[in-house]
Amino acid sequence: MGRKILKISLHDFEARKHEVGKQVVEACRDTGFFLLSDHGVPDADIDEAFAQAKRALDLPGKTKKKYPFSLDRYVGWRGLDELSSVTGNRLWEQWLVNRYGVGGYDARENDFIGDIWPQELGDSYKDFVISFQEKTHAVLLKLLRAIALGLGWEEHFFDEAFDITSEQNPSILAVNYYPPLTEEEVKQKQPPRLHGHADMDMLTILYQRPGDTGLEIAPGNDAQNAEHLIADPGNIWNSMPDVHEWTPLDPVKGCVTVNIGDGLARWTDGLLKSTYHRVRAPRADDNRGPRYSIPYFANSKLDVVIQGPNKKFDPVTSFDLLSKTGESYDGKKNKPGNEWQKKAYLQAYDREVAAEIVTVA
Ligand SMILES: O=C(O)CCC(=O)C(=O)O
Ligand SMILES: [Fe+2]
Repeated sequence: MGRKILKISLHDFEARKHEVGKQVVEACRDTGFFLLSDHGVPDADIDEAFAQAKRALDLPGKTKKKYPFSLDRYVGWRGLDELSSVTGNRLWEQWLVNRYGVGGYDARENDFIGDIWPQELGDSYKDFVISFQEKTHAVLLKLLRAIALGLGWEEHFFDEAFDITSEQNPSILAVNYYPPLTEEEVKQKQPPRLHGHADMDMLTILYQRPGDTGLEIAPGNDAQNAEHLIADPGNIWNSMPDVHEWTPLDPVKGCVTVNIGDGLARWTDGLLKSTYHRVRAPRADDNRGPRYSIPYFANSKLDVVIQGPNKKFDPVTSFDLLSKTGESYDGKKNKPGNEWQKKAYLQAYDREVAAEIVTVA
């Protein structure tokens, strides 16, 4: 028997919200990941989002360099070379496309900045991204209401903290790109395309395309010592978990993948799980072509203080959580070949346990 992954439907949400809440909280207490159907984002929009992602990433490197990632504003592009200083290899490119609104919000300067949109792609790109982010945010707000109800909290507990129109809103729409591998490369042992990690946000809504296999999760004791990542967000160096078993979680047509990040794990005293995951390299029977994924990293407003009712973890603001983890990944401590990288990449091909998708009515 495989590891149970729940497939939860949002149909008739208003009438079914209590039931959905129980299902979502059950999934988040168990694996921290679930599949979501009937989420309301039209297929055509999702196809368009992947098309726009490809347009952006197909821009020449010198154009993309004009919109660089910076830790201060937490948006922008990081190419294979830029990210190799984080990961130690060149298998992953990421564009943190937009927080919300006209520009990105610079938390330190307390100001909006307006140069995050590649002019080369025209207004249609910006307009589409913003509308896609709004539609995805609507899914998020339903999920947060479901979670609040499932926890026995007030239904609208999270609403204010996730106000997308606030200057303090740091929810980010991003695109991941993993370049194709040659047949020869696939035959050799390859490190993961995306290193093992837990998301540092509150909750992630992940769009993937059916056939783009590779996402693997290590819930519960499958990743040992993973709880340090949550308690000490600036300390990924010393707290890389040991994984002895991975569960593949392949994209399912009509579904988005949802997972809890470190923030909601803290906010619920560890009841909801922020699960360690990665994208393994393709094997001979996988699609070895380019792989794109579109995560919406949902975060509460930067100034909101997060602490659970039982005060299991120290209070932190969303800003602290993001900046400490971000600095830890990107900081000077992160030299290629360090222990963190070795561990994240040596776990190349491990034992796998199959996922058993369970559709809940
Ligand atoms: O590309 C994927 O399927 C997973 C991406 C991911 O885990 C992330 O962006 O945090
Ligand atoms: Fe992730």
